[in-house]
Amino acid sequence: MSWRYADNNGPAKWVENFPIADGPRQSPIDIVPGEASYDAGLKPLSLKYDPSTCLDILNNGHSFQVTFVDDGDNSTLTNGPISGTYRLKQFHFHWGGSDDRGSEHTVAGTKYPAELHLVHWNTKYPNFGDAASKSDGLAVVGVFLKIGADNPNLQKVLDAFDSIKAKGKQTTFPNFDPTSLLPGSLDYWTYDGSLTTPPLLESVTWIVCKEPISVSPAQMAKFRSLLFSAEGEPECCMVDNYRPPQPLKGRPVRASFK
Ligand SMILES: N/C(=N\S(N)(=O)=O)N1CCCC1
Ligand SMILES: [Zn+2]
Repeated sequence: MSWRYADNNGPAKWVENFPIADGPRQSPIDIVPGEASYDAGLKPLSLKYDPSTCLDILNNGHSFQVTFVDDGDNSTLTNGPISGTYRLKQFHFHWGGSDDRGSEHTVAGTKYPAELHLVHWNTKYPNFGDAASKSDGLAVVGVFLKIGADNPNLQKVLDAFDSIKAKGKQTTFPNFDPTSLLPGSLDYWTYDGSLTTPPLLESVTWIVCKEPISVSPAQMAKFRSLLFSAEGEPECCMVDNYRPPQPLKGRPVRASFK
């Protein structure tokens, strides 16, 4: 099924092929800090990434992703709101056609120009695909990007874009440390949600960092130079690849900070 982000195949249409789109724990959501409840029982996040597990960078036609070797516990997420060990599988971003939009989660209605997702799977299951179908199978760390100073760590990722401009293009991307993309504070909000793209599976413990990282306007322009389209197809800029906030349906949102 060729879902996209355009009017004829975008988020409002996904329910036709993925009825879970109207489910009880869909993502993203609008996070309202005043309505989140501080939970003193929430542990700090433990993110331990090994740059040598970084493999390649791919334009998958919806976003670009940096994929990791996940056959061992080299790059893991532990503690925070989760129990057990979750392995890093990939990270990717969502962004807008202009700086006033692009993030999937919003904070009291505020949209950021982009949002980073670090996707992890629960090692109590044999692999990512299996975990993705379980209610406690995945944990995604979300980090907002805010317009400001040039981000030299992010630039290392953007420098690979010339090799993956079109859908389906992939290139090696060795020795990148995703820790370099995390904000100084790992204070977070957490809630039970879903994948934000089809198949929209309700298997994600969301962990959204309160503090954004910076991105410059020129770097945002670089994101927008990627294409949704494959080589030989009419060029379609990869922009606005975000799902808007979904109904909370009574779910609690907890804060790890006061
Ligand atoms: N939608 C997704 N991640 S996200 N946007 O919910 O973090 N994915 C689809 C397959 C692998 C990850
Ligand atoms: Zn995502």
